[in-house]
Amino acid sequence: MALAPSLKLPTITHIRAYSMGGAAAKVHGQGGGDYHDQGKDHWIDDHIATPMSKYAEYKQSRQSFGINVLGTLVVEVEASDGTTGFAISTAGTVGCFIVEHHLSRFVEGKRVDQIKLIHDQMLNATQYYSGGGGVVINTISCVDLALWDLYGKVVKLPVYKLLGGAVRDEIHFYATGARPDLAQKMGFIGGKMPTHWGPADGDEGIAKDIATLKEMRERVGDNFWLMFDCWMSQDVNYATKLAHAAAPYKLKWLEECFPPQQVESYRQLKKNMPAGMLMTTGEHTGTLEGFKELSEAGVDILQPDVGWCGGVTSLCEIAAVAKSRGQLVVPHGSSVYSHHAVITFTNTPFSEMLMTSPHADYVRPQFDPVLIDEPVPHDGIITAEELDKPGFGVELNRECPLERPFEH
Ligand SMILES: C[C@H](O)[C@H](O)CC(=O)C(=O)O
Ligand SMILES: [Mg+2]
Repeated sequence: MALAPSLKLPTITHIRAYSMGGAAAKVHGQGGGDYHDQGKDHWIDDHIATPMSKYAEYKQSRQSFGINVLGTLVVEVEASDGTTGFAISTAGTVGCFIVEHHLSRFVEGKRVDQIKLIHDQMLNATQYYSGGGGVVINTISCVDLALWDLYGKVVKLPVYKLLGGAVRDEIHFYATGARPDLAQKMGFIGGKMPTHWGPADGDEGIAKDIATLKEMRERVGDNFWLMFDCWMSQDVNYATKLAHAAAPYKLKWLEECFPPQQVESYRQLKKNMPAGMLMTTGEHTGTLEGFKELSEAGVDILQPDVGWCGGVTSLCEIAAVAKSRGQLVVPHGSSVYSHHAVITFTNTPFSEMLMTSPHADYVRPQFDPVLIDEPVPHDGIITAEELDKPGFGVELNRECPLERPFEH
């Protein structure tokens, strides 16, 4: 595939993988690409319902069962003209091994624009151990994002322009955190709260989460969106009862009630839900086929995490699956990596801001402290102009304690 001399693009000479935090570093609480790896007294680790909540010893804290063991993965790619690109995700040392010892062969030596070819080779070459998701796909996502960043930096264009350009001038955000009432004051269009109780708590659990919803509804008034995020903690019966109990308080959507493989549960819940309430999920799904199944089951909003679903290359495909059924795609968090993609999607009318401030009382960049210049919403909005920098428009904060555990 030779290019005309005027279109000659550099090749990728090096790929390097770094980790920060996670169990291997024995230092926790730094945030970064692993946004669950926060310090003590953080809303994100305060008795949130999970599939582990049935075990009393793992009920109070998600860190107690190891939600933060992976840590941050940073992938850096360098081109023959000296330009570098990078990205971060959640995969830590495990991801570093996969990048350096396996995926590097598909990256080094290719031209900087051969992203789809590299993406396909990474997916197919890891089929025998990826299980269609998890940390392997997180790692592939990170490489994909680093490649888009490099390509944008080489041709001096923002990633969103490489993807076809913005379809709107600004992105409007809802906030995920413990304090929708404060999110409203900060200009967000809605607030998504974690559920703190699940099937092991029975009807009493439902009553407690509904009491929080009621209190928030009283604080924010009728028109502000309120949502529940259930982080795979429920069964169909419990989710159905919760949905009906939440309807009088105008719950906009019920999110991720079940693990991603339980497609039949989603299909059933969709039938059981009160009219007008939306069913959403997808952040822990790692394959296009998985998203197709969720879409077929009637999920109203697909929520891939661009750092966990195969990168921007996969996210565009998932958005097309959703679009084919008139569904929305509203990525899970993912900050700047999501912004550049969703501003080009006609079926993403709003986006998520994951509140990583300990008490959800101010806007802190999701991946703080690893990215320099990570854009955050002001009055609940990020404009296209704010994304007008080459690549993803962010730089790596090299003052972070990054380690390179494997070199190839
Ligand atoms: C709050 C949720 O439990 C989780 O930490 C984040 C999430 O699932 C979301 O933002 O969506
Ligand atoms: Mg969620």
